[in-house]
Amino acid sequence: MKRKERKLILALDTGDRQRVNDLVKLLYPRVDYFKVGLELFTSFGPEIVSQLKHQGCKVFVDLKLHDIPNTVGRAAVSLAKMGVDMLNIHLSGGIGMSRAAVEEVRHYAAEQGVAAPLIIGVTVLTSTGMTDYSSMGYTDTLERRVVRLAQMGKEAGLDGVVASPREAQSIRAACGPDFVLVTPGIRPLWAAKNDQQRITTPKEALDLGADYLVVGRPITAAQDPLSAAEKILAEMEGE
Ligand SMILES: O=c1ccn([C@@H]2O[C@H](COP(=O)(O)O)[C@@H](O)[C@H]2O)c(=O)[nH]1
Repeated sequence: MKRKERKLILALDTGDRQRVNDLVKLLYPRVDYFKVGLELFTSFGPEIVSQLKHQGCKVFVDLKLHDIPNTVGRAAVSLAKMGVDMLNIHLSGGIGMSRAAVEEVRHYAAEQGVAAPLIIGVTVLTSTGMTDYSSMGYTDTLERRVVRLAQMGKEAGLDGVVASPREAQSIRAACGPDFVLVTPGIRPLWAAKNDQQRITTPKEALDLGADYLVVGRPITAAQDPLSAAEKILAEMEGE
């Protein structure tokens, strides 16, 4: 069952190809999901996705698509054509935009006879704290907004959402056991917080019901990335 996979996703936030190669060589297959975000994708484009796929990695392309429905639907299909395993859209684009991504990607996958990638909606960025959130003029609490966006995503047919593990229980209660929860904002006790605001440790994230834990700098900025990844995996495995 999707929810039980509880996987670690490594965020490859760099524009340095050699660094990507070194990290993958060091960490695959101990880590099998790799995230290509804005910096890496804008540096190397689809080629980096095909490289990672050829190396056997599962790939999450984190571009947080946000535009009119037609544009997002077509961009999402372009990602599906690259063979990505997971892609995302930004839920603040609304239900029409979210539906377009879901319908276009699933139509493409059915036509090609291939598995559709997981399509995930971003709720409120984990770097958003209360001050930042209030300054955006929202009247609802941050948690209620996250849950509301998640429910809208579910209604649009998304597989799950990106949120802080702190909101995982409320999303789970509202969206059910099979809705996939992808959680950045993961900080082991020994790691720096950096620009993340709504954080938990890996163990807390799993206890709260997260399925996929997205971790970047605690591993990639560590002096020994393999040992950092092993410590996080051990925490996830309950050792
Ligand atoms: O709400 C969000 C959505 C995406 N991210 C991405 O996750 C990683 C986190 O990296 P760290 O170095 O562990 O902070 C990064 O690629 C973000 O773009 C997020 O943090 N929060």
